[in-house]
Amino acid sequence: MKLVPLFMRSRLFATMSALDSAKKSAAIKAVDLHVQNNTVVGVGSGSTVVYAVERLAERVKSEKLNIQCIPTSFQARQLIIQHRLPITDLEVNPKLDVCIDGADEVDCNLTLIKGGGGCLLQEKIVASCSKELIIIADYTKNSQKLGDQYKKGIPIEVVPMAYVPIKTQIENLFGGTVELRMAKAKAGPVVTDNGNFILDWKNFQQDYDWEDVNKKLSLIPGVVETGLFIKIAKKAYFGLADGSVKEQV
Ligand SMILES: O=C[C@H](O)[C@H](O)[C@H](O)COP(=O)(O)O
Repeated sequence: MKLVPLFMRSRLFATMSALDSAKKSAAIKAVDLHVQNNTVVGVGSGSTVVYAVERLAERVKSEKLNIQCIPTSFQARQLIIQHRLPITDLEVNPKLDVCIDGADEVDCNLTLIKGGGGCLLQEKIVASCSKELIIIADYTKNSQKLGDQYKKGIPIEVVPMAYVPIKTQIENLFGGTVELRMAKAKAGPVVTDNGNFILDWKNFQQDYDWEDVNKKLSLIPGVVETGLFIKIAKKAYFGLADGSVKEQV
């Protein structure tokens, strides 16, 4: 094992904990302001949402809140179950009051890149059924233009048999490079909760009309959903390094 010098370890730890506390303060603010008694809440996916679920559980216990939670992924479902929160689904509750979710990047128009953790499809479905989508994130996710901060590309969920023609079509239509996302602890590609593959579209131009791009991407046969969330989010809370929370509408 490679040894990390002590001074680097403490710097690494300091950076990680600053980000975590930024995620936590954004999550607490969103849950406190957007969840009341009898709220049906969509639970997003990723590392920031963990703090939102913790806060939901605290409030359910201390305020005896009656809420219903709809997960957006296997991870979200597990979090809800672990915290003993009431779980439901779109069959029983097709209309939600609010969905609280993270994002990989948020631009100045509240256009989002989502799907860094591969959960974009169910996230977009649940968000589309919610009166409001509230984004929680740390300060590194806040940017002017998509691609300023997030360099891993725009995730696109595709039917496995079509990944090569879809990759070629996107590169021909829009340029950039499209990569099949490979798994880290499994041989082969990442397989989503829905049994699909993820393509990451990297090195794209930044001055696109994202609504137009999203429509064109969605029309390619085999594209199941894109990680572009346009005109869906109502508000974003960014936890800052100084402990405060910035709001963007
Ligand atoms: O697929 C993952 C989701 O879209 C997440 O909401 C997104 O990746 C942000 O996750 P995190 O809160 O871990 O940065």
